[in-house]
Amino acid sequence: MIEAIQGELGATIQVLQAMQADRDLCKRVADVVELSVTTLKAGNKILFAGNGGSAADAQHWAGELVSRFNYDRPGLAAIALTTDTSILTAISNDYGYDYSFARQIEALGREGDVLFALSTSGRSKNIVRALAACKERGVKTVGFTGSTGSDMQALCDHCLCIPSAHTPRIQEGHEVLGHMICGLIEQRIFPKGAKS
Ligand SMILES: O=C(CO)[C@@H](O)[C@H](O)[C@H](O)[C@H](O)COP(=O)(O)O
Ligand SMILES: [Zn+2]
Repeated sequence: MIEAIQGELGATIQVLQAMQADRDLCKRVADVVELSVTTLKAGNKILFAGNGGSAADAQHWAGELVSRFNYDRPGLAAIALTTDTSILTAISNDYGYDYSFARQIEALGREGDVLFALSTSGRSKNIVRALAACKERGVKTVGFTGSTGSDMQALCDHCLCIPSAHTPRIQEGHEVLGHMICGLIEQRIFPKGAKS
C-alpha cells in the first residue's frame, strides 16, 4: 500500500516535472495571464466551463477571482457556467445536455470576454459546442486539456495541454495551472501593496 501511494505521488510529480521543462507550455500560460489581465482591465469577464471534476475546477477558479486568492483586493469578474442547477437542468431538458454551456455563452457571452473551457479528453460535446458558440460571438477561448485533446486545440485561441492521457493526472495539472493563473492575474492587476 505504501509503495502504491509513493508510486501515485511519483506519477503526479513526473507530470509536473514535464510541465516545468516545457517552455512552450509556460509561454502559453504567460499568454493566458496577459489575455486575462487585458480582458478584466477592459471591464470584460472570464467564464468557466467543465464537466465532473473539471466543473469543480471551473467554480473553484471563478471563486478565486470573484472573492480573493492570496490577499484582499477588489473582486474580479468571473462566472462559472457549472453552478446554476435551474439553468443547467432547463437547457439539458429542453435542448439536450450538449447545449448546456453553449446556450449560456449565447445568453451571457459578450465580445471581449474569455471562456476557460476544461476537458481532459478534449471531446466533451457540450465543451466543443461552447467553443463554437464563442467563435460566433467574439468570445476568446482558452482550452485546458490533456495529450489526447488535439481536437480541442484546433477550436481554441490558446490551449494548455497537460502531458498525460490519464484523466486524474490531467486534472491535477489543470489545478496547478489554474491556481498559478489566478495568482498571477491578481498580482498583475493589483500589485501587492499598491492602492486599488
Ligand atoms: O473527476 C473525474 C475523473 O477524475 C470525472 O468526474 C470526470 O471529470 C468526468 O468523467 C467528466 O465527464 C470527463 O469529461 P472530460 O474531462 O473528458 O471533458
Ligand atoms: Zn476527479
